[in-house]
Amino acid sequence: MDAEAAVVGPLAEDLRVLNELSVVSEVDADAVGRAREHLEAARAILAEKTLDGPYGVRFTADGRQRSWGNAAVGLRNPIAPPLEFVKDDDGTVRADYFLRRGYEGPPGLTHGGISALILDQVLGYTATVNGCPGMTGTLTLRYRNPTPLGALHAEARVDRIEGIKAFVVGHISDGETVCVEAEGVFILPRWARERMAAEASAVTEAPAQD
Ligand SMILES: CCCCCCCCCCCC(=O)SCCNC(=O)CCNC(=O)[C@H](O)C(C)(C)COP(=O)(O)OP(=O)(O)OC[C@H]1O[C@@H](n2cnc3c(N)ncnc32)[C@H](O)[C@@H]1OP(=O)(O)O
Repeated sequence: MDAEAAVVGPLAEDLRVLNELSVVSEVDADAVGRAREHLEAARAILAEKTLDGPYGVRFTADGRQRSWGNAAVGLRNPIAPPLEFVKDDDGTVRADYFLRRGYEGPPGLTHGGISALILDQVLGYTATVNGCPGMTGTLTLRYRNPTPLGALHAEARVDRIEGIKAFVVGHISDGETVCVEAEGVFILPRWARERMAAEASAVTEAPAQD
């Protein structure tokens, strides 16, 4: 982990713990008030200097991509569980992750929208690392069994690629039972296609160099 990640990663992790405590803490009103005074002090410090817009995608000096603001994988984002992906030799992508009690939907279970967030990211990343990056055009989910909170597993593989479209399938399980199945169509957007075509034609038209 680089030096900046070592500073901001633990901040996001602290905030994930606070998010859960906001849901489950049973301290009295005075204690809540005291906690909020500390949080206000922290807010004021962190607000001293901020970006003007979203975090976006940034790159390290050696070219590694940082999506630290991303709501599913962002190192800096307390909303992200976060997910960390492993790619197998056959192109399958896997992620073991842990959902705290702040991700509850039905009582004691994972919110269905959170499962959608996770599958969108896992399937989209799978398309990207298998050579067909794209935006989610369609994401279809089948909630087969209730998804618990806690330790979960997601995985995805490319079913097929048709030109600019990747068809990706995946699921979430609790280690034994498949809870949610997903199919996604990921499409290289028109603006990206046009940019790539313009860059290719600029290379073709450039005068030869000695
Ligand atoms: C660089 C990338 C970064 C890659 C970044 C990787 C991150 C992945 C993880 C995060 C994923 C997200 O959350 S992405 C955020 C959620 N998704 C979005 O916001 C996407 C919003 N929608 C769009 O931007 C657009 O509608 C697109 C890109 C989906 C399609 O626009 P387009 O590129 O102009 O499409 P168009 O030329 O008309 O059609 C191209 C082909 O796709 C088909 N098609 C068009 N829309 C759809 C659709 N919704 N579902 C299925 N198929 C569709 C058409 O029939 C056509 O098929 P044919 O006639 O050629 O057969």
